[in-house]
Amino acid sequence: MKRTPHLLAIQSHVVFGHAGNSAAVFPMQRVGVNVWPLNTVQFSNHTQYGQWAGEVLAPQQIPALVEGIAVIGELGNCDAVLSGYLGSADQGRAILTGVARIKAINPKALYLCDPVMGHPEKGCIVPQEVSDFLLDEAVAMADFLCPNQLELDSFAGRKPQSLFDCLAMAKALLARGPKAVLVKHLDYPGKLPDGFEMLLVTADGSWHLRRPLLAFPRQPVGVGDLTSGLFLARVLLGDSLVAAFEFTAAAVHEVLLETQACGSYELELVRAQDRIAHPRVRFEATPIGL
Ligand SMILES: Nc1ncnc2c1ncn2[C@@H]1O[C@H](COP(=O)(O)OP(=O)(O)O)[C@@H](O)[C@H]1O
Ligand SMILES: Cc1ncc(COP(=O)(O)O)c(C=O)c1O
Ligand SMILES: [Mg+2]
Repeated sequence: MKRTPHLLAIQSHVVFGHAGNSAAVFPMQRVGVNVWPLNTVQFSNHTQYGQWAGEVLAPQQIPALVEGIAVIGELGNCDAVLSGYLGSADQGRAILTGVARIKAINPKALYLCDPVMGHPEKGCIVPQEVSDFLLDEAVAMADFLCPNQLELDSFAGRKPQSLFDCLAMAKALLARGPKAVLVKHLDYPGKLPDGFEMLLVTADGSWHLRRPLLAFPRQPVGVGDLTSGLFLARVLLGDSLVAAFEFTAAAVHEVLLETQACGSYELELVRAQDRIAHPRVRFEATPIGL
């Protein structure tokens, strides 16, 4: 029997609704991965409500919890680490130390960094020191980096002029450490208005994927966290990077269709669970070159 992969997921927890681990843990479990959730913050709800209760957890919790898992002899069973929404730069540094420790025991372990940065216009609130940490330190250790367009712009220090420019910006990131860059959401001059586009860039090639853009009265949050979580889960389950990319796009689209049909602001993950595991839609990633 094939072993079930284990994934340490370090990102936010919200009591109500879905963002961070609260968006990614259940879908990753539903597709067949054992998830070890480690929370960076515990908030009542995601920050795009404009107000929330709760707090950033102490950065010392990260090494303490990793040590606890090492003491019971399980750390070497960790196949991958995912990091997302961080409450402080010190948490980020603690994660990198944890990744190094896990890789020392299990050199095959992967690290996926979703570089969640602030987006004040949208109401995504992240401390500036976290963005600086992601730009300068995290990228060098990540095997996979999953920025959205705004985050890709921050890495490149500029906005793109075209789709091929986005590709060039993502490719440039490969030189800074990651083996693959998944741009979860593209925005560039000339983009067709009815599509939602993503890119996957690796040393072996690059792929572009388009799925329909759905209309929402208020854009749901947690879509990026769901995307990076499902992508890593499917890679751990044995998919090629391209197959994981295509699966992720389909499963996320299914969640958004369910969410739209319910007229819900929060992602309808529980209702969509069978569609996550077995998406009915399929989107093909097409090779793209410079
Ligand atoms: N198919 C779709 N139709 C409409 N909106 C979408 C679709 N897929 C994702 N979105 C929205 O696109 C936005 C992506 O957010 P962004 O901050 O760019 O990236 P991320 O959530 O990946 O970090 C979110 O507001 C999400 O709700
Ligand atoms: C607590 C929290 N976690 C995670 C996120 C990231 O969400 P997304 O997947 O939409 O990038 C947000 C965005 O506002 C948030 O408030
Ligand atoms: Mg995001």
